[in-house]
Amino acid sequence: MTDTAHSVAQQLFEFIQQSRDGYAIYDVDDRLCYCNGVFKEMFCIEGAYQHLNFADLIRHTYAIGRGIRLDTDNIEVWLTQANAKRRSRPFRLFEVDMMDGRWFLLSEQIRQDGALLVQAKDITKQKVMESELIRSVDTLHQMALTDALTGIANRRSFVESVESELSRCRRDTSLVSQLLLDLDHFKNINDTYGHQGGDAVLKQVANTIKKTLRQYDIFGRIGGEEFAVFLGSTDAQTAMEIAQRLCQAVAASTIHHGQAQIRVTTSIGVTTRECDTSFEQLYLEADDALYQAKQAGRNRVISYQQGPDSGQIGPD
Ligand SMILES: Nc1nc2c(ncn2[C@@H]2O[C@H](COP(=O)(O)OP(=O)(O)OP(=O)(O)O)[C@@H](O)[C@H]2O)c(=O)[nH]1
Repeated sequence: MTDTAHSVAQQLFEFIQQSRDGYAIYDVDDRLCYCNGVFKEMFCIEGAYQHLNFADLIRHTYAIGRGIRLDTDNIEVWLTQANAKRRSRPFRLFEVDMMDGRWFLLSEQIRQDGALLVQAKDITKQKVMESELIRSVDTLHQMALTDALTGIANRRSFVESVESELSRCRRDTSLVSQLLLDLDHFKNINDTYGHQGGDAVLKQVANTIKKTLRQYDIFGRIGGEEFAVFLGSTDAQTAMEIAQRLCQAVAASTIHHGQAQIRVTTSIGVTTRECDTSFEQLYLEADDALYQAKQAGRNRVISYQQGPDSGQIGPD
């Protein structure tokens, strides 16, 4: 070795000894020839380590329960799987996490004579940022699908859920129903109790409807004071019964807002079709029936009928 090479080797050695990353060299028989302090920590090595092999290190770390996380009930099975990957390629990169919460990116590089260099880079900060980013994306996604006032599905989410349910059941012959609910004279409520009073009513009505529905019914706020319910595998008679129950539940509830006790009613349009329909079709028909319900005096349920004879159920 030239003097320069010797000096560089010496400097590299000192850098590696003090590094925050882990370094280790294994011989061709997978025995540990060298490792620095961080690597020792990763595998809980105390004292002499020369000639310990990879499997010994893993069994020791597993027994102690510190150092790198080994999520297994059977360390021998884990070792068999790890050994199948180890030395399978000249260069390999993978992530490991530690029992103390740190993360390392490990690289394994094999020299022609079989010596293996392991480098472990501390990536804890990046992993923390990554999981915060995933959480933020999840939250944003949730916010994009939720109506901020009532906490139920917004229009976009409701339409997506209905469309996915329709494509799931397209080949069935089952019937589906959709209800469209619009609060009656809601403008008067805002005018009388203020916008906050109106908001309190919307929240409570959403709660009342939610409590009255089955868990798998799809429910959303699709406009200002307009709500929609999609009922999978539900025939016209059952849909009318459910709509009637909702109509009565809304009319029966009292909303307490400050000193005020507010009562509200809702009109409901109902339609029932075979599954090979579209959201647009269901919406148009339910909206038509809802218009009929408003025209007929409100606080009632009307089912969509093609032609002039609409099926109607009154409030009582
Ligand atoms: N407080 C509150 N009011 C809203 C919200 N979104 C829409 N509105 C109000 O809801 C009212 C709807 O009024 P209209 O469409 O005239 O209907 P209506 O008074 O309910 O009368 P009918 O539907 O014919 O029975 C409007 O005054 C809107 O400003 C909201 O998020 N909060």
